[in-house]
Amino acid sequence: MTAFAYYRLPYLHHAHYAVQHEGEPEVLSSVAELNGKEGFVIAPFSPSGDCPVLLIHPDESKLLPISDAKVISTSDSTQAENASDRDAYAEDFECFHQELEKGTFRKIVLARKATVRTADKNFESLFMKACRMYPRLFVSLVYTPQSGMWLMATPEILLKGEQGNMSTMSLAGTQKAEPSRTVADYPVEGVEWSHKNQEEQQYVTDYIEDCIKAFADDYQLKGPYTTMAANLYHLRTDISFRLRDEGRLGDVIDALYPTPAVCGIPKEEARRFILQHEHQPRKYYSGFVGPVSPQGKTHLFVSLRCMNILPDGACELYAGGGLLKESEMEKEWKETEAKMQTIRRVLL
Ligand SMILES: C=C(O[C@@H]1C=C(C(=O)O)C=C[C@H]1O)C(=O)O
Repeated sequence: MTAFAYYRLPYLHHAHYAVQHEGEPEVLSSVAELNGKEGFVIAPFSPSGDCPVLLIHPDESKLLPISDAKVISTSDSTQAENASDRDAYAEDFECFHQELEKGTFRKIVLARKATVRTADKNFESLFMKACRMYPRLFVSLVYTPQSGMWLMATPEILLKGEQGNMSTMSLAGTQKAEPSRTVADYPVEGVEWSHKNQEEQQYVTDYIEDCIKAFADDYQLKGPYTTMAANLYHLRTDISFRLRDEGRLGDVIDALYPTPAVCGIPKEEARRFILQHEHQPRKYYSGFVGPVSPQGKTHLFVSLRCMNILPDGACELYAGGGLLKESEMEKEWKETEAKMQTIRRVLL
């Protein structure tokens, strides 16, 4: 199969389909190598020989209309809990939590994986279904021979903008939304947040501010406010800035990613710890995807609420959550369940 990407930006009624017939996607050994480059990128949580940064250079692209968004039932699918998944998570939680108690990390994100099967081989229709279900999220289906196939419906912008006018967001803190709330209730008022959730999100905002200062003369913050992503509420702050040098887009992304919304503080130590200790490799989960262009439009999103669809029909769903010293295992497990629902529902 040739490399391709379907993607639909939030709120739009059309999707893009971009395919590279000639040659293979470009392999980059680091995110900084994106400086000056253009294409559709899929980057892993941590670049390696097995999971490199890949840049698709489309030689065919088209727009696909999406029929009007229908709000599909937001009832939860009850998935039989897999006892070994839970045991693995509980072990990881213990191991991560010890480091928080010791003070090695102020925050660290623990993720897990669940496997479900699909008999559906019509991937374009799965993508379209996800677009209709989640009109406000970034929906993408990406395939390259090296990354395999990934489908996501993510709320989190890593970096977007045009000609140096850029923005990003700090997104963290999670609560299940009231089932009666719908897309029409946007923006969301009246949601109370615990101190822990506020602190978790503030860490992300502070971190992003620090990164941006090195690349921009000034920046603006808006928030935090409550946003809704599928069946969840999150706290969100928008950060916009003017990039001093558009040729350094790769460096900005490299500085930002992975933010403490998916990694931890301090960043490199947390990343190493996650790579060493999480039960399953994250691969492209919690990396980022999207079109990138130094002069044109960049729309990069964090690869969350996603699954890796394997050739035999197994779908590997990923979800994680930020841990602080105060975190409790049962609550965090439930949060990962709730986050997995976003992509799991697309298969129902
Ligand atoms: C890590 C995930 O989500 C991130 C973590 C959040 C949290 O810890 O509250 C909230 C939103 C995302 O930034 C995920 O969906 O897997």
